[in-house]
Parts: sequence; structure tokens; C-alpha cells
Amino acid sequence: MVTSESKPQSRCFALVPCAGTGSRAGTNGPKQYERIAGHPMVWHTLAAFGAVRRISRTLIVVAPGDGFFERNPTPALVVPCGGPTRAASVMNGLYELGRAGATERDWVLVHDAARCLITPALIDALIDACMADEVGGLLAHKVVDTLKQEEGGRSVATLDREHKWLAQTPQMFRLGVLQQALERAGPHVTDEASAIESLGLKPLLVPNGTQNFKVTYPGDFALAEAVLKARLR
Ligand SMILES: Nc1ccn([C@@H]2O[C@H](COP(=O)(O)OP(=O)(O)OP(=O)(O)O)[C@@H](O)[C@H]2O)c(=O)n1
Ligand SMILES: C[C@](O)(CO)[C@H](O)COP(=O)(O)O
Repeated sequence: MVTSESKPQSRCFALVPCAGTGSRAGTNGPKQYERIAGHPMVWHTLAAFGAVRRISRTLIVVAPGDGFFERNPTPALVVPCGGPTRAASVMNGLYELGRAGATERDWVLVHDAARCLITPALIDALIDACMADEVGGLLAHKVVDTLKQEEGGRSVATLDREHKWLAQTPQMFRLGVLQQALERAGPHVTDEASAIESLGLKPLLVPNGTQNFKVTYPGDFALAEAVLKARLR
């Protein structure tokens, strides 16, 4: 008989896809290694996860041949198994987490290297919200502005913004279910939650503000730097 005492506790792992090229960012190399507020962008991301006691281990997926992590200065596990899409990189990383000892029932928090404004408090808030949930969930921001439908650069309709959210990361799901969901959804899904939805499951939306944005375009670097510097003051 399995009692509550003998039942193994689920652990939390972090998986950071860091194998993109940053084609929209206008940088010379991959954007995640650009210096922001004195450190490479991904350093800030890893520092936040490193400060969360409930994260057992963080695994970073980098591109094969990536020189940046040759001498890994972090306690995270760096694996050069990046794929051609974000979803492929995440799939490969989940497999590596399994090889490193994570089980199907363990939770995985997938977080973009390029969301370097994540904080330990936000990660803890997501874990608190999802730990007791059947499915898991994601940080997200409820749409506040009036929403437009565009055609050829012109607004042709105003859409109902009720019940519309912008997906952020981390996104927290059980490893086994996430593997199954991504296998089914294929390599082009843009986040974990959409793969989970394709199984007919409904991820929990954990409300968050706008500061956890993804550094995507050239102008985002200065904004990220300003926020990080303001936090240090
Ligand atoms: N094949 C890929 C593509 C993306 N990513 C990672 O997924 C995160 C979110 O992706 P995005 O911001 O779109 O990054 P890029 O794909 O690098 O940017 P772009 O789409 O502008 O090329 C980033 O941390 C990125 O490094 C990844 O690990 N493997
Ligand atoms: C996962 C994600 O950050 C959620 O907003 C995003 O979908 C990934 O990046 P992309 O801009 O869609 O490539």
C-alpha cells in the first residue's frame, strides 16, 4: 500500500531553452549572450532560478557548438542539444532531464533564456499556484488595450479583449505529460501550454504584470537594462 509517507514527493526542475539565434534582435551573435546591466542576458535568467530553493536543478539547452558555456560558471547543467525550433529544443531538454534523474511525475518549469527579467518571487508564485493543480500552468498577462484586427497595415475590426491573455514563461507542467503533449503537437508550437491544450487539458493562467517581457527587438535591450538597474538601486 502507498501511504502519504511512502509516496515520493514531486520535485521541481527548471529547463531554459537558450539555443535560439535572436534573428529579430539585430545583434551580431545570439541575443541571450548580449551584455545587459553588466552581465550576459542569460546570466540574469539563471541567477533568478538559482535563488529559488524549490528548484532541484536547472538544465540549459544551448546550440551544438555554442562556445559561451564552454567553461560553465554556473551550477546549472548545460546540454548542447538545441534543435531547429524552440519546441524541439525543449523536447531535447526534457529527454536530458530524464537522463539526469527527473521522473515523469516531477514538475518542469520551462523558461525562455530571453526573459531575463524573471524574479525568484515570480517563480515561487507560479510554483505555489501550480503545485496543487492537476494540470499546471503559466505566468500570463491579461490584455488591457483595445484589440485590433489588421489587414494590410489598417485596422479593419475591433476584437473582444475579454478572456484574452498574453503567454509568458515560466510554464510549469509534469515532465511525462509535457513530453507526451509536445510529441503530439509537433516542433512548431510556440509554447508548452499550447501543446498541453492539444491534449484537451486547461493550463492555469497565473496573472502577472508586463515586466517579465521577452527581449525580442533591438529596443528591448535598453528597457531590460533600465528595469534591472532600477531593481539594484
Ligand atoms: N531553436 C530554438 C529557438 C529558440 N530557443 C530559445 O527559446 C527562447 C524564446 O525564443 P525567441 O525569443 O523567439 O528567441 P529566438 O528564436 O532566438 O529569436 P528569433 O525568433 O527572433 O530568431 C529563447 O530563449 C531562445 O534562445 C531555443 O532554445 N531553440
Ligand atoms: C513561449 C513564449 O515566450 C510565450 O510568449 C513565446 O511564445 C516564445 O517565443 P516566440 O516569440 O513565439 O518565438
